[in-house]
Amino acid sequence: MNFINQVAFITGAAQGLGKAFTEALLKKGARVCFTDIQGEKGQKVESDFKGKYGQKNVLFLTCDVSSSQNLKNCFQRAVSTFGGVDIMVNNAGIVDEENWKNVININLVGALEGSMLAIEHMRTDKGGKGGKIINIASTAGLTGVFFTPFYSAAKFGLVGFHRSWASNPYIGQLGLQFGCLCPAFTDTAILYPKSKSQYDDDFKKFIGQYGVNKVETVVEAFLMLVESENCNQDIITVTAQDGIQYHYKENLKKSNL
Ligand SMILES: NC(=O)C1=CN([C@@H]2O[C@H](COP(=O)(O)OP(=O)(O)OC[C@H]3O[C@@H](n4cnc5c(N)ncnc54)[C@H](O)[C@@H]3O)[C@@H](O)[C@H]2O)C=CC1
Ligand SMILES: CC/C=C\CC(=O)/C=C/C=C\C=C\C=C\[C@@H](O)[C@@H](O)C/C=C\CCC(=O)O
Repeated sequence: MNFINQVAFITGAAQGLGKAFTEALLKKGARVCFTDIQGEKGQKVESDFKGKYGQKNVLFLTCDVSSSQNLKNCFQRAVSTFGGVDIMVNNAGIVDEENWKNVININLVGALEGSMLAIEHMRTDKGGKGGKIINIASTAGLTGVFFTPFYSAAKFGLVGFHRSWASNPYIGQLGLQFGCLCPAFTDTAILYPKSKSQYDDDFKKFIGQYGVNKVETVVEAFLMLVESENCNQDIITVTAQDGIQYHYKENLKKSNL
């Protein structure tokens, strides 16, 4: 599938998974507004991507998802530049258990605000063209993680939001699809937080035991969601042990939701 005429908006994308998602969509012909709180780094990536994928197909904006106004302004700028947004990817995230309210504000509130901007813009009953809202959660949003409880709480919240919207019986009439990506540990900078906790050795053991995903595998899973004709209610997990696994609505029903 190619994404000609499709526009994506991606948060937290100057590096790591967000950058890789941006490039994967650009390669397939989408126009992409990628954003990040790290302005300088994002601008360098923008200049590289413009060279590779065309000046008119790429836009970088400095954006802090924990500021409602900043996120709203950036989203509107993407709409005015590209004529609309069809795929919203709430990807920005941090690990910082000491400053846990930042974790909630960025990983949960930022993703919910991004989702709400996209819902209001895309919903067909309000004049939108429909679209996909992809939330980047984590397996930490499906199972407790003793060394990062706040991170896990934020990701559980995001999975709950995804499942709630995805199970809305009127979702088809709104033209919206909700997909959720839940990778386990993946080889990016987030695995090396600046401060260490008392659980650092446990964390290393954990990683040693379960392994670490390659970024390419997580990108493959991401593309399965965005390329699907209808990804609504899909949750995809990616683990080093079991690879990419789909969890359809039938599986959600089994958990009595
Ligand atoms: N790498 C991993 O092991 C896993 C990562 N994830 C999730 O994937 C997403 C991407 O993370 P990675 O690429 O792995 O890490 P990363 O640390 O390489 O990238 C995170 C990006 O988010 C940006 N960011 C941080 N605070 C921000 C803010 N307030 N506003 C806007 N951007 C902000 C950072 O500048 C950075 O570019 C995160 O939501 C993370 O929780 C999920 C499961 C596993
Ligand atoms: C089953 C869990 C699957 C995925 C987890 C995930 O989504 C991403 C985790 C990313 C990083 C985890 C880093 C853990 C680092 C260790 O050194 C811990 O001991 C550190 C704990 C807290 C960080 C200290 C802080 O920043 O306050």
